[in-house]
Amino acid sequence: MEVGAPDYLAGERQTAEFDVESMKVTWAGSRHALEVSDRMARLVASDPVFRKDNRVMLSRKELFKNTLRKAAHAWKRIVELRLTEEEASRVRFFVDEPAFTDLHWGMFVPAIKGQGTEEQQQKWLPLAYKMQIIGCYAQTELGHGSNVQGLETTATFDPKTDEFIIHSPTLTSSKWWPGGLGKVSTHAVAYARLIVDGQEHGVHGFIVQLRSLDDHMPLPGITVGDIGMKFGSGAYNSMDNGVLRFDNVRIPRDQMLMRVLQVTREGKVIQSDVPRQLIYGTMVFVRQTIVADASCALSRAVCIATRYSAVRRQFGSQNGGPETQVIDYKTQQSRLFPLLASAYAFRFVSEWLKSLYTDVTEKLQRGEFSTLPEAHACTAGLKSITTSATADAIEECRKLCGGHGYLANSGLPELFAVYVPACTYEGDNTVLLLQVARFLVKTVSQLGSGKVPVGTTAYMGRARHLIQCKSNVQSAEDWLNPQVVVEAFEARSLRMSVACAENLAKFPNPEEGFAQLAADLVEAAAAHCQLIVVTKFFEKLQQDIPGKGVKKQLQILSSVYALYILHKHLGDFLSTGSITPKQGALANDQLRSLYSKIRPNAVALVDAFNYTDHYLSSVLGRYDGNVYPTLYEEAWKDPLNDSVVPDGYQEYIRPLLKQQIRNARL
Ligand SMILES: CCCCCCCC/C=C\CCCC(=O)SCCNC(=O)CCNC(=O)[C@H](O)C(C)(C)COP(=O)(O)OP(=O)(O)OC[C@H]1O[C@@H](n2cnc3c(N)ncnc32)[C@H](O)[C@@H]1OP(=O)(O)O
Ligand SMILES: Cc1cc2nc3c(=O)[nH]c(=O)nc-3n(C[C@H](O)[C@H](O)[C@H](O)COP(=O)(O)OP(=O)(O)OC[C@H]3O[C@@H](n4cnc5c(N)ncnc54)[C@H](O)[C@@H]3O)c2cc1C
Repeated sequence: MEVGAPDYLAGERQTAEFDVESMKVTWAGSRHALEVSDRMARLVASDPVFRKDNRVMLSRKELFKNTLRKAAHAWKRIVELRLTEEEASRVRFFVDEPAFTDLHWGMFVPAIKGQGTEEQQQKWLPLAYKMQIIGCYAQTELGHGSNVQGLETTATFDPKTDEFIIHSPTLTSSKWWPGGLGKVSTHAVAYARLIVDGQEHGVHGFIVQLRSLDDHMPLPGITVGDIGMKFGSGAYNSMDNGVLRFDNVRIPRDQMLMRVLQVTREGKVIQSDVPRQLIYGTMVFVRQTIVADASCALSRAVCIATRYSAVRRQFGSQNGGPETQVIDYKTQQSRLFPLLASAYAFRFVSEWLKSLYTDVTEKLQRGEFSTLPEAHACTAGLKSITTSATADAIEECRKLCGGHGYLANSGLPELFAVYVPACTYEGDNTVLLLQVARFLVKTVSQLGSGKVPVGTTAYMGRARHLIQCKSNVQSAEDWLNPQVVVEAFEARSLRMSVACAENLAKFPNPEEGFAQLAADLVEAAAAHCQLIVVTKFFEKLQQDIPGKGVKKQLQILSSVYALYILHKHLGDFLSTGSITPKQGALANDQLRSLYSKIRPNAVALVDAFNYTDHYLSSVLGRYDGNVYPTLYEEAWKDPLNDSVVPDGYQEYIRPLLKQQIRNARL
């Protein structure tokens, strides 16, 4: 905010009962992370190349060229200022425009790191790090995305030339969707069925050069282009999601990523001790980052809706006084505050997931693979529930802002359009929950076999207690006790998984049973994942959290998150007998009283996200709350207002009006 400028939200900020600067540190993860983030946000906001207020007005070609310009400028600044990788990734984040760089850094580089041998990493990573090559992740095809084993592209070893021949045998085998592929990438990690000596060895990754490094023309045998406009204006259309066909393209043998499986010069196929599933490792990595992204997108929408709800007034004027701020309506609070609590919940669960991922990666390096299934289930499940909740929440925030939320300059329509594919990419959310369900059913089936469940399924080890325990909540106050809440969530989750396992046992063919019970299995998986989020929020509160009143606010938010989920899924809790209807009603009473506690802190709680006005790009979410004059000013900037009488008046409006006059005379 400019020095001396009026702050229309100052009153809201004065009622805060906690130290906002300390909350900013907790949200960012550390003082260092906050400092880096703050510095990079300001660097981007102050650079005119990164302006984005005109994005929705640009044609696809203009938008795309502008994205290329921003990406090139960002890279120039990163090099000039010698930014660290941490700083560079914050710059890309605050530039806030989907671009080929997301896939280059987010998937191409990790795929080589995770699936390449030491030599392959040494050869390719330095080129990628300097952006002397630009890469994408080409897995999905026109005919298959979820079913990775169903991919049709082939990679056939030719022992005569020591090469693989990469080929697209059918229309449906065309690569379809990879970001950065359409117009930019020089290379791809392309996934194809490995065929050696007529034998199939499953799907593997291959580094394939697509375009000339001299003139960017596709290499012989490569057909490549963009797949066309996507949902919304601006939004994800800055990305060149692409189509790619291979016509017997030859690549050297050492361009197959060979950490999991090697093909020798003689055409021998050697399986290393690394599990096959590591071929899916890049997806595990990205799913984990997508959970952190969910907390960013959600907090951004909530920040806009909260500030605007404090500015906006409707009804309730007494004796000519001001009308009621819409944030004071209990209905507004019951729709908005759970989303605020969810933003914090997703932030902390993503922190935990990152540490789990780091831990599993270290173990994999040491040849320990036992924690891989849990890492897969956690990343898949949390990716699924956090992105679904965030997509719904952005739309809810738009509605919370009434009519003005539908204006592009509220920032919410474009945020929704950019965000919503997160429910599909990196694994369709339902398909991913079915993966979690498989893991849970397996865990339940092993209970009593002596194998003790660990990690996020450790609670299943107390199945005997959880299957019959009764919640001893007697008052609304009791719902503030984390142990009581966690036990209710554990009982609900375990009972849902056990019920699925029992029903599955009734089918002679387990796969048929799994298919028939899929809808119930997805609900059991979601219940397990919600338990993880609730537990990790409470565990966060066990840590030392400095700053006046910060922990208290987080305690309130953790209870709001848990009781909101309980209220939303009350049917599950009641039908499993985990709580009684009376206890459900008490939870709701507690939730209402928690909303009143959040109210004086709401604006400060969104200030703690530390978002610049540039990043938010929302007239409604401005830090200073100066909404109406800005909306009015912005309207006049619309190209339609360039002239008072619109283009087309002479051709289409005037003749119409004249005709109406003639008709009236008749
Ligand atoms: C820091 C920067 C970040 C940048 C972020 C950039 C974001 C950019 C935006 C968008 C990018 C989007 C990119 C993409 O979308 S890439 C394409 C993603 N595609 C998918 O996600 C496909 C989803 N499908 C699958 O994952 C799988 O096919 C499957 C659904 C898991 C099924 O696979 P399959 O049929 O082989 O497997 P089974 O079900 O039979 O399972 C076999 C056993 O393997 C285990 N398994 C499965 N997946 C994994 C995994 N990933 N890791 C570990 N283990 C796995 C499974 O549990 C089975 O185990 P079991 O013990 O039961 O045998
Ligand atoms: C914006 C965007 C960016 C992308 N970027 C990339 C990229 O960079 N690289 C890349 O390789 N791919 C990319 N993708 C592709 C993406 O990963 C796939 O679209 C995604 O994995 C879903 O697969 P699908 O499209 O085949 O969906 P489908 O599997 O066809 O899903 C269609 C419907 O069928 C249901 N369904 C499917 N299988 C089952 C089942 N077994 N049981 C029950 N229901 C089922 C799903 O729930 C869904 O409702 C991108 C996609 C988008 C939208």
